[in-house]
Amino acid sequence: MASSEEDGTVEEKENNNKKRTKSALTTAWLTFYNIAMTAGWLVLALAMMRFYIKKGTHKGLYRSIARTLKFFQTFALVEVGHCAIGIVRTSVIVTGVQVCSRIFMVWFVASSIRQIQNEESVILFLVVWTVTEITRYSYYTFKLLNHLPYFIKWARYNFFIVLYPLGVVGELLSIYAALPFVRRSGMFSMRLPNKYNVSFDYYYCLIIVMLSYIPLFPQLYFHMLRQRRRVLHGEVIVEKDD
Ligand SMILES: CCCCCCCCCCCCC/C=C/C(=O)SCCNC(=O)CCNC(=O)[C@H](O)C(C)(C)COP(=O)(O)OP(=O)(O)OC[C@H]1O[C@@H](n2cnc3c(N)ncnc32)[C@H](O)[C@@H]1OP(=O)(O)O
Repeated sequence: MASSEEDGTVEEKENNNKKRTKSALTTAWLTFYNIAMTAGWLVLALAMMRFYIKKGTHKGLYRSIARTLKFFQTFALVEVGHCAIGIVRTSVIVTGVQVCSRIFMVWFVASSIRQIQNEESVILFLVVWTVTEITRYSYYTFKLLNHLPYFIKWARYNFFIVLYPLGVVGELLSIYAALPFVRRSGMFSMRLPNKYNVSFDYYYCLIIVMLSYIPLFPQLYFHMLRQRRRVLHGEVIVEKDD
């Protein structure tokens, strides 16, 4: 009897130790990830400012930062993994839509269609994303370090009210500007007849992506408004997709 109780205690201790090690490892990884992402977006902000100050125009700016942008925006896919394995309390769907739509914008619109890279709308979403991500990742970092300045918390849950719609306007105008070039070049499209007997038109795909903002964006925006009420006003919110 006594020995089984002792075994139980040893087992409990081992389990607790394992849990503690796991949670320390998780915190260490998340802290590293968030610091790396804050630094990445700060580098982008500095590169954009330097370019503009030196050249006095936004023309050529996208090209000059494209590689860094592609790297850090694609690295954000890791966040979908964080939600999927449950190390952050966020919906996989919300994060998935947010991250995938950004990656789509970077790889399949802004980087693939050179003719739109100098559009003001591209600069608009770039600036908006940069401000958002510096605020968001520094919020997570300071929170993990238990030293969260109120200003960062306030900025995380207020800036998006204006920045989110602005970012969407920039993205939609950029896709719209790309449409004539896509139609003319037939890029990423497959016309019949072909050996696979499949037809795909990237032009219509882009129109569908634009239309999908109508049902999806309000859901993301209202999700953030709920998060805002929870974090800034302490409301208890029950998320449906949780
Ligand atoms: C394939 C083609 C697809 C095309 C589809 C097209 C349709 C697209 C439609 C929509 C388009 C959107 C376009 C986007 C534009 C822009 O981004 S514009 C710029 C403005 N953007 C924003 O302000 C983004 C705001 N949105 C978000 O931040 C996202 O909803 C989010 C990234 C998914 C974050 O939401 P969520 O995680 O739920 O909120 P938080 O409050 O930040 O976090 C909840 C808790 O989780 C913890 N946490 C999350 N991530 C981390 C992390 N990396 N590290 C540590 N901790 C993390 C966080 O601390 C919270 O914890 P608790 O407070 O303890 O609960």
